[in-house]
Amino acid sequence: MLAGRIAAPARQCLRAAARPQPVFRPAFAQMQQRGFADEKVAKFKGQKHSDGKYMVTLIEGDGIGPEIAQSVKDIFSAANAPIKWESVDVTPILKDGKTAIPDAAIDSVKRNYVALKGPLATPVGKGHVSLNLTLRRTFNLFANVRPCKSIQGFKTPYDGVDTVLIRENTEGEYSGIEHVVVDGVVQSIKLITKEASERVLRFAFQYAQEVNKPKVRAVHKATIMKMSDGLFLNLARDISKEYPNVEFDAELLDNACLKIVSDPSPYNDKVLVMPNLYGDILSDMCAGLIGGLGLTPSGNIGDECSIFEAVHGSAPDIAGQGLANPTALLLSSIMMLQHMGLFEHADRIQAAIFKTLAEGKTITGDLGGKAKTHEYAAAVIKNL
Ligand SMILES: NC(=O)C1=CN([C@@H]2O[C@H](COP(=O)(O)OP(=O)(O)OC[C@H]3O[C@@H](n4cnc5c(N)ncnc54)[C@H](O)[C@@H]3O)[C@@H](O)[C@H]2O)C=CC1
Ligand SMILES: O=C(O)CCC(=O)C(=O)O
Ligand SMILES: [Mg+2]
Repeated sequence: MLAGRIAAPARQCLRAAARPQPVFRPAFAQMQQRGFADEKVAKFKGQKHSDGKYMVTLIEGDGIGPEIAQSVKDIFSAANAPIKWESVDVTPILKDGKTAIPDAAIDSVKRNYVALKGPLATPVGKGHVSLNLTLRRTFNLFANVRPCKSIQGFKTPYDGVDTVLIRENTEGEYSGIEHVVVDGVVQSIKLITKEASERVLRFAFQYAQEVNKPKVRAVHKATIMKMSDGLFLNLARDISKEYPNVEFDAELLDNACLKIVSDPSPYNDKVLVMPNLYGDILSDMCAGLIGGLGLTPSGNIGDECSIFEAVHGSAPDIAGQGLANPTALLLSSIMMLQHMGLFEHADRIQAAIFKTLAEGKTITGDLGGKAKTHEYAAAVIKNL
């Protein structure tokens, strides 16, 4: 009865809020709030083909990427998830002297609106620029949502962790503007703009409302970076006034790190929002609270398309040995299904993942188990 009286967008929000973890705000709900045309919102949720399936771009990635991507493909296929994968190669090309993603990959993401991505390795020092950052910039994926929640049955020193971190994803310390001033003196520019900051801050406040965590905390270092982080913080204060139902406060990055590892529980009711580098570091740190990088998903959200990926990298130390834990990429694919509004499939696969982890019989080495990647995936399939 109640559902009949609630408009479709609001219904979708309510449904999303009632979902089990990982918390993910379907970005289309926000697009509706912001007045995007229905046609654009519908496209943003993915392209449904005449056979009822959605085409999703798949970038398997480097290192452990192909192994964990195989687990996702196997589990989705066993669960009859209505997804057809369009695999693309993102081996970088040089375009006008700059690293670029091949056109075929770009066209695929543009066509499908939704992508799942394995980790991409970045050479240290010289070599191509990060393809991860290039993808985020190419598609203007301005918000990186990184939820982190304790896994039931997997004991760590911290119980009940449930943090959500939103990272500005297109500029800041990762603008990639660096040059040699004179021999032995190098300058790297941290670029903070009003436009990109406001965009991610509004996203964080809306996200906080939608996932029922009515507090936003900006994490910054405006004591030192007075102008750049100062701008971010001042904009956060200004924008907080647009959201009177969401409490706002701010915390210095170093203190936030100390407090989270001492006791993460006060962070459970908040959404943390911060410039790029801080979000990169803090999200690995949060992963450490719940059992490591094998467990934490993320979503890169833009206004035109979205790319879902694990927080972790290509793990070269274990690549090719069947040792990787595919859970992080799997949970990223669950975020993707939620984003696409495919809640029933998301719930079913997610329940099987959590059951397998809670049973603890067939888990990978990073969680203290002995299972190979494909054996864990087979156990998830059994639990579907
Ligand atoms: N978004 C992306 O694609 C990212 C890419 N990278 C790239 O990945 C490469 C390697 O970076 P690292 O610093 O070694 O970080 P990493 O995240 O690849 O690995 C850190 C540690 O976590 C372990 N680990 C990571 N994922 C795991 C999984 N699914 N299952 C079990 N253990 C896992 C690794 O074995 C390693 O001991 C670099 O080239 C880096 O640039 C790093 C982070 C994110
Ligand atoms: O692009 C890279 O090499 C690293 C990116 C990263 O660490 C992240 O997205 O968390
Ligand atoms: Mg990182």
